[in-house]
Amino acid sequence: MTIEANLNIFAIVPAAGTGSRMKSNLPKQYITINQKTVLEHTLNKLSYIKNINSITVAISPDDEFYQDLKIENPKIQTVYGGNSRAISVLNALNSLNTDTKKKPDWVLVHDAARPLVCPDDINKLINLAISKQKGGILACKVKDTIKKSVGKMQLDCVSETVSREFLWQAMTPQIFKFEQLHQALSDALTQNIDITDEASAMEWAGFEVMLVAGRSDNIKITTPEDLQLANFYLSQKKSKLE
Ligand SMILES: Nc1ccn([C@@H]2O[C@H](COP(=O)(O)OP(=O)(O)OP(=O)(O)O)[C@@H](O)[C@H]2O)c(=O)n1
Ligand SMILES: C[C@](O)(CO)[C@H](O)COP(=O)(O)O
Repeated sequence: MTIEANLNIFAIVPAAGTGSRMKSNLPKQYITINQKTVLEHTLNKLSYIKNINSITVAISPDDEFYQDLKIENPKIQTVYGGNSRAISVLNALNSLNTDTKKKPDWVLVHDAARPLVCPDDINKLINLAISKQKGGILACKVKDTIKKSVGKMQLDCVSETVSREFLWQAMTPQIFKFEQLHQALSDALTQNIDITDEASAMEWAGFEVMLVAGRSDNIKITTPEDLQLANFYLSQKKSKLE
């Protein structure tokens, strides 16, 4: 299905985190794997998506690394993020909410920390959102047995095994109509609702959110072992491209 040529899809890339769980002296989005930083890999993937007219990267006000990247794509701009991923995304949405230029019809939010995303999955998500006129997220069905813990501080134990029948792991990108997401996220944060992804703000606001099956190797680089896995996957994909 071809998307209307004049459709305005803008991407937001939250990249203002500190990567504390990575236990690195570099914010994880600036760690180099396969000759590029994690953020550059992610931006390259988004640059393959022809229907994305603009990419806004939310960076920390204290960021001293972004300026050294070789970003040549004129579609890419930066905005200052905030103290949470949700605030970083809201700051980016606010920067797009101006009268001086055409506002986006749709906004697609993708974590800087997910460099392995498959462009075909992004296009699948976009095509479904446009054809169904409904927001959605890339996600993958839970494959393992899920245990709920008792919550002990030391040597926690199982309290129950949870049915995985209807459980999915949310990933990104997450795509929504710009005005709806802007309003929902702003209202949710004003009411101190705990928002860890854009979908949770939209769910809270009463919108249905599509679950679109994506590749499970679209991992979020979070802890050190994720880097080795990402390196492996990127080297595999690179060899396929050559
Ligand atoms: N205040 C924040 C926090 C996170 N992020 C971004 O949101 C994405 C996913 O968040 P997460 O994996 O939690 O990153 P960090 O918050 O950096 O990691 P940690 O929780 O380990 O500190 C990352 O690309 C991160 O840069 C952001 O833009 N602004
Ligand atoms: C948005 C997200 O990638 C969905 O899985 C994830 O929630 C972001 O990571 P965080 O640790 O929750 O900030």
